[in-house]
Amino acid sequence: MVTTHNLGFPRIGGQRELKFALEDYWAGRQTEQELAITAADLRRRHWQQQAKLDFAPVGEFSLYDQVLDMSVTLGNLPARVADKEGSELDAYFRAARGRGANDSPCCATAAGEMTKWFDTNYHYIVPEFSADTRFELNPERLLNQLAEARAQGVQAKPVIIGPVTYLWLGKTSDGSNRLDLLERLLPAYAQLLDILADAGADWVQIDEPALVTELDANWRYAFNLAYHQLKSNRPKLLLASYFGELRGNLQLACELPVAGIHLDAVSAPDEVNRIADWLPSHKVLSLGVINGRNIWKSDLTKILDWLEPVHDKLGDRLWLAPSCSLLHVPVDVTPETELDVEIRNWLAFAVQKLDELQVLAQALNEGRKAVQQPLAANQQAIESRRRSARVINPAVRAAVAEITTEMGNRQNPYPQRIALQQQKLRLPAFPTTTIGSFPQTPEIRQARLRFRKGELAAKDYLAQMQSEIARCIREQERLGLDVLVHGEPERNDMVEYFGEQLDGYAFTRFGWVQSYGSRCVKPPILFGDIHRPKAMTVAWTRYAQSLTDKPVKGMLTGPVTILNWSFVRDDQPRKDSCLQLALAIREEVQDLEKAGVDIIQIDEAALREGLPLRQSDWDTYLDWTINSFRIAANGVQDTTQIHTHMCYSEFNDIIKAIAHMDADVITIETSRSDMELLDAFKNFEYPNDIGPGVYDIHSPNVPGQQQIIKLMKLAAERIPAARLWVNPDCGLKTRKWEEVTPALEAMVAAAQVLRA
Ligand SMILES: Nc1nc2c(c(=O)[nH]1)N[C@@H](CNc1ccc(C(=O)N[C@@H](CCC(=O)N[C@@H](CCC(=O)N[C@@H](CCC(=O)O)C(=O)O)C(=O)O)C(=O)O)cc1)CN2
Ligand code: MET
Ligand SMILES: [Zn+2]
Repeated sequence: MVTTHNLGFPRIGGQRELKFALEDYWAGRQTEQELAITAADLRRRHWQQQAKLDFAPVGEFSLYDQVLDMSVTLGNLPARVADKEGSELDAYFRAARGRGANDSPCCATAAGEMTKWFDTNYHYIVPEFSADTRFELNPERLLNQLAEARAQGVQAKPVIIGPVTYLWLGKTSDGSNRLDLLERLLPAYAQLLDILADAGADWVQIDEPALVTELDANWRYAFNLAYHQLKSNRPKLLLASYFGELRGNLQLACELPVAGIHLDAVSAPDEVNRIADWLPSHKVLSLGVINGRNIWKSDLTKILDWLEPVHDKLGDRLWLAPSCSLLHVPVDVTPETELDVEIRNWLAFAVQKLDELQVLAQALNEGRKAVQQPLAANQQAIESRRRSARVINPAVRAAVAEITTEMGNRQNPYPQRIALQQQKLRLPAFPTTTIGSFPQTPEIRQARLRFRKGELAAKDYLAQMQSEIARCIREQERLGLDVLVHGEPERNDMVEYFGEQLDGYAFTRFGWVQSYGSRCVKPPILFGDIHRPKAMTVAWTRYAQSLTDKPVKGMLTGPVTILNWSFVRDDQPRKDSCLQLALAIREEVQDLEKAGVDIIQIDEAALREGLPLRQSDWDTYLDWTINSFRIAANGVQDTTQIHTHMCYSEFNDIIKAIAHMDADVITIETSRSDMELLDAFKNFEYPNDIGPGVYDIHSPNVPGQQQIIKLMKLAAERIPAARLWVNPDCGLKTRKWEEVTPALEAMVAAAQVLRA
């Protein structure tokens, strides 16, 4: 018999129950106990939804982040967090979110750094290490969830992050080598495994996705050391890799002394047979056959065609699962009653993916006949999508075929352009600006919800958004900012907003996916060729410009970011979809220019996270993504100033590719790392204008004027002052006006001091 299991289930809740409970708790509207009840209810429901599996994951449920949970389990919260008063839960959220000096004068705490989980749009809290780090096991959370699951009759398989990946994910602050901590870390893991076995766990899933990255000899050695030391038959270890191919680590993974390994067969189809042949005969092989990163129904017949021979070879040693945790897909497609029925029939969210798994297992166990009906229905859906006339748009294909290199080039190089732009714009030295969004207040979101439900008329919605834009413009004028923005009140999200207006996209009502903590996104679904039926942003920008004499930046999301934050097609390469998006954005850029908008920002916040996990694949990716950006951005006159924005600090290694985008101005995140990012410029001088972020918008803390001046002076050591802009790290949509106003006051005042 084939064994079915799941690596992880989305925890935010189909109606985002966890999000609302968390936000109520943080605001003091809910007690710790009420929050705990919501969490337990969600776990119970999720286990019920996984009841048909042979093993359900346990312990991957998290109130904020699974990596932070692992830090707690290992007793590795930063001292600045752990040393303060309050409950354990308070310390946990302090580590996650920080604490402002305003709301708790005694206990101001910097939040842990957040960074992207591999190549996904999920953010984790980076473990902090130093040479003195000590680990101390704290298994309570995991044991409680295990007991809870077992009491509900769940076949529980605890999930933990493996020791090597745990170190790999973290950062040392003192220049020490985090791998040196491995020997100190392993006893905590050994103890944890013992305790889990005693608590009744036969199997433990130990996640080591670092195995799909390029590992040098030290990291490879660490894998050997770790698993030889943890070697145990009680509990049995299922070592899980996902998000990519094992390549050079394949043999290493196969030879580690564990009871089984999980391979992401969706990203590594070519490795399935090699592993099936290589793997010692006492080990199980779990194949991730259902895509955990997208929302398409799987072609079950096609999977069975290659899976049956593998099953013949492995017999009972074969396990089946989704490719990775289902954290990255929405919960359930059934409530999506507003979706076009044809398209809805092409989709599978978490619950449907587990149904697919069940069908596959039954087909292997009892023969395809036993599942004739669901297989036929699946086949019909796959065919309907393949043949649908809505997917292909010949005009779009023709336009893409006609793209030329010139379309990606500006008329003249940056030095000439910037002089012309300066004549027109007459900006002061150290010009100040913001990244686009202003606070998305509950009133704005409420209005949008009522508009969507038909409770608010279109003209009233328009009026309310315009009054919000007017407020943003007034406030920016009062603050004395130099380049204004309209504030993006009309956007639910910087990607979804464009998806909703482009042909070739579908969008959901409840398709929420956790981005970090309580924050979610609803990635639009790219199913067909992309076409822009009409201008998407021009009227809003025009309205904003009509209210002020200062320049207002047009605000767009770039093709790479729209692509990376959408659920994408699996019937054509991402590169092709990206070019289609680039053409749509190019038309929008040109429409803005025609409407008299002199400055246009094209955000590429997701360019870096989409980088392949292995450096050897980077060049190919950077080629097509940068090319797409250039097609989108560069069809303008020299006098039009193109900005781009990126919000991550690790771009030292791709700085040349970023320079090749040839934006006149780039604004980037830097403040959390104290301008560490500018190290990129030691060996390579960034050639155009740059605005290194001086206000960490992810924290409620308000920066002081002196701190901003200090950061700008650091920047000026690396970049000629004439090319520097002063701006926050990112958009202000998650902040409150009470935080934003004083922060921007400090920023503008700092710029005035710098000019003097
Ligand atoms: N796609 C994407 N990925 C990204 C980012 C991004 O901006 N977009 N930024 C980084 C991550 N940062 C993020 C920052 C903020 C939020 C965020 O605030 N999300 C909102 C949802 C935003 C949204 O789409 N809101 C909709 C829906 C509003 C809503 O929930 N309405 C309620 C009722 C209204 C209410 O009372 O709030 C309902 O429908 O039930 C809108 O404004 O229209 C949230 O979780 O709260 C998400 C990610 C990286 N990845
Ligand atoms: N223009 C966008 C904003 O300010 C850029 C955000 S990047 C995640 O919200
Ligand atoms: Zn940003």
